[in-house]
Amino acid sequence: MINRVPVALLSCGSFNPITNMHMRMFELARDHLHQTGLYNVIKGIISPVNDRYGKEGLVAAKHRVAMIQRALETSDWITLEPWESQQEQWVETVMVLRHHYNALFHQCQAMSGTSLESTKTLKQKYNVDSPNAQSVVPRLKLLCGADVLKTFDIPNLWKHEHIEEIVQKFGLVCISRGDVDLQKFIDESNILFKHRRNIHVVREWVVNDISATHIRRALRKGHSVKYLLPESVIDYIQQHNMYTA
Ligand SMILES: Nc1ncnc2c1ncn2[C@@H]1O[C@H](COP(=O)(O)OP(=O)(O)OP(=O)(O)O)[C@@H](O)[C@H]1O
Ligand SMILES: O=C(O)c1ccc[n+]([C@@H]2O[C@H](COP(=O)([O-])O)[C@@H](O)[C@H]2O)c1
Repeated sequence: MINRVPVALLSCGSFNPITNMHMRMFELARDHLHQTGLYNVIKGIISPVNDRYGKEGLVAAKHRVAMIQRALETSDWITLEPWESQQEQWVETVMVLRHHYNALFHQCQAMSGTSLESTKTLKQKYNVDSPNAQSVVPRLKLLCGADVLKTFDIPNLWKHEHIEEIVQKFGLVCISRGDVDLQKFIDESNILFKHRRNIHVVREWVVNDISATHIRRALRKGHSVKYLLPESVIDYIQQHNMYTA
């Protein structure tokens, strides 16, 4: 029997506000990875961006965090990690991945009660008989939509070595969005093509154009956003009179 590799998925973004699509992304990714027969997705992590990211119209992290908390009340495997939003400055995505990978590593260590070196014991405890010690600690993969992958191309936005670290060390799960031809984009990028085996392209199989931009626009116009966001998030937005003007 092949032991599946445990995987945690990390999604970074504004979540301004969190939409049903943000949660659906995790479901699509988990389905896809399970169907490969190689992975077992054990955890989803949502990391809202720091206020200092400075994107126009970004509401304060305390509100975005509160909305995510409410949205995740119905999930038993996706969690909120506010660490990124609590830092003094905006944090590059690679730093967020490193931080959460270290946290996962130490959680595993604490659960098994072993030192970092004792991977043998870890393997026994987790019932993983792969010779690869890495398979004991969950892999952490970045989960994003096609629009984020496309930004890898924007000059001076992402550092080349960060893109390399993301696709080489961590791995990427990318959900189709709009008319972006993900496969073509990967084929035409030297770095993405080189690490293509570490990039999972997941196709959203219904036409799904939910975006936080559309939600904010609808709210500004006083249109209903029911069923596009969890009820609890809509209540929060109304209580705090957000996204109006
Ligand atoms: N409809 C969608 N299809 C695929 N990925 C999505 C979709 N909506 C959001 N995402 C992904 O969710 C993550 C967080 O995105 P973000 O918070 O920026 O949402 P957004 O809807 O793109 O926001 P905005 O419209 O404000 O730019 C990103 O990786 C983004 O690509
Ligand atoms: O790490 C980087 O260099 C980097 C460069 C540009 C964007 N990001 C991240 O990508 C995400 C983009 O979110 P958004 O809402 O602008 O689509 C957000 O989490 C940013 O921190 C990260």
